[in-house]
Formats: sequence, C-alpha cells, structure tokens
Amino acid sequence: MDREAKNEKEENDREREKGVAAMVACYQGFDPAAYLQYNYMPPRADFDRQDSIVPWKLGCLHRAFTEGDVGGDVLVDVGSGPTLYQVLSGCEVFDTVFLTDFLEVNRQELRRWLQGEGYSSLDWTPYLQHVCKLEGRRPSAWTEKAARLRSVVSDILPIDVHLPRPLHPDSQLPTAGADCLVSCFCLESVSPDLASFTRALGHIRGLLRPGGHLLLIGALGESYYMGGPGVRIPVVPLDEAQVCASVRASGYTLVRLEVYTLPQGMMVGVDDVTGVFFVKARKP
Ligand SMILES: C[S@@+](CC[C@H](N)C(=O)[O-])C[C@H]1O[C@@H](n2cnc3c(N)ncnc32)[C@H](O)[C@@H]1O
Ligand SMILES: O=[N+]([O-])c1ccc2c(c1)CN[C@@H](CO)C2
Repeated sequence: MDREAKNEKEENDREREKGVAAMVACYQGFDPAAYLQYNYMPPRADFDRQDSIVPWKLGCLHRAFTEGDVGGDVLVDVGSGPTLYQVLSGCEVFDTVFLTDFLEVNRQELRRWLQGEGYSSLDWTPYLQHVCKLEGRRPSAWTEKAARLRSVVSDILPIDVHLPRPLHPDSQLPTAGADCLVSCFCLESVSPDLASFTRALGHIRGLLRPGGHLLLIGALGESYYMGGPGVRIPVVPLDEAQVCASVRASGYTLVRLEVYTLPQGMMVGVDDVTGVFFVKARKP
C-alpha cells in the first residue's frame, strides 16, 4: 500500500472510531423501562390489533423458527436490550440460548426477568400467551413457555458488534459457532453509517457456524429514536435495497425479506421509523 493510500486508510479508521465512540456516548443515557414503555406497550404491542407491529414481528419469528430449516443447539440474540420477545419462539427449538447486550442496565433488566415473575419492568405475559397461540397451544401454557425460556437461557453476555470478535473469547460459544443468530433493531441503531452497519453484519457472521441462520429485524427509514426521556439516538436510515445489499455484501445468502409499513396509528412520537424489515439469511 503506497503512502497516500496508507494515510487515507488511517484517516478513515480514525473517522470510524470517532463515529463509534459517539454512539457509545449516546447510549449512556439509555433507559430500559422507558424504552419498553415507548415500544412494547399498545398501540405498538396491541395483540387485538391486526396492524400492530409487535404481533407482526412475532409472526415472522414464529414462521422462521418453525418452518423446518432452522435447528441445532445454540441460539444467540445479538443486542437483546431489555426485551425477550425475540426468543419466545426460538427457545422451543434450541436448548442453549445466549442473550447479549452492550449495556449493563439491559443485562440487569434481563436477569431480573430470569429471577421470576414480577421483577422486570414489563409484564411479558401477553407476549408469551400470543406466541403460545401461534404454536397452537392454549394461552394458559404461557407459564410452561416462561419456564422453558428460563431453563434454556445459558448466559447474558456483554457484546460489541463493532469489534471483529463481538463476544469475549471465554463466552462459552461452541468453537464452530452458534447454530442461529437473531438480532432485532440493533445494528442500524448502533452504527454511525451504512458502512459500519455492513461491517457489523460481517462481525456477527463470525459468531455463526457455516450453514447457520441469521434472523434480522430492523428499522426502515429511521434517522433517530428516543432511548429514554431526552435521550435521542441517531439511526442509520435504511431502505429495503440497502438491507439486502448489506446482507449479501457481508457474506450471507438472503433467504427472504418481509416488510411492514407503519400505519399512522403506530407513529407515536418516539422515533421517525417508517417501516420494519424481517430478513432470514444463511451463512453458506
Ligand atoms: C434499539 S435497542 C434494540 C433492543 C431489542 N433488541 C429490541 O428488539 O427492541 C438497541 C440495543 O443495542 C445495544 N447496543 C448499543 N451499542 C451496541 C454495540 N456496540 N454492540 C451491540 N449492541 C449495542 C443497546 O444497548 C440496545 O439494547
Ligand atoms: O414498533 N416496534 O415494535 C418497535 C420496537 C423497537 C424499535 C422500534 C419499533 C423503532 N425504533 C427502534 C430503534 O431503532 C426500536
């Protein structure tokens, strides 16, 4: 590499590190309880509304986990935040589930749920009941599903998707990698730009075994969201074409893309998201 190219690369690396550091600063005010109130209560989580966002997400995840091609022992949820909905179907398929997040406040929120009912900031019962119904079980089986999830969560780990190795080396992941990754509203919400989003997709690909699946949910057209009162967090605005291009460019085979467009009733003033994507992809 000649001197000029070397200088340009060093400048780009410095810019990238500044952008990532700025995102870290944004997250210092993240408020799990407020975030849950903003996004995981009605209208966005209204199980009696056909057009509510959360039931759409749960339907995508249920189909993806149960249509027969996803399986193995280990599921890793990348950037769990304070939420559990993303593993309510997967916990029936995998015997070992790792939840992960960058912030201790979120890992603490998840630990509180694991201790038993009534300790966490949100009552996940309606979610558990809804996924039981998707599985053809009676809603009262939610207690069995809660017990199943508590039994398969193996650890709640720190993660940083901007590191080439996002998990600490002694994280007990199998050497070959996880059998499946799920990640929801994380990569585009923690990356300063599209290139960083795509790089992060490549970093988490290293957590996955060849033949393993990635289930990715994210925001379309979103430039910011509120992570708590007065905590405005910038987001990489994505469109469908960029999502598909980034998934392919980072080494996955795209299996399918599903898109939800927000109706007016789902715009509640906590972000400017216009749509939600669901991607099922596979590591060759
Ligand atoms: C918008 S929240 C998504 C939470 C949850 N997965 C959901 O579906 O609502 C983004 C999450 O990314 C986490 N995060 C922030 N920086 C991160 C990083 N560098 N690597 C991994 N996760 C990060 C935050 O702590 C937060 O929990
Ligand atoms: O409607 N929802 O279910 C929902 C859940 C979480 C999030 C959004 C929407 C939009 N903003 C993202 C952060 O970028 C977080």
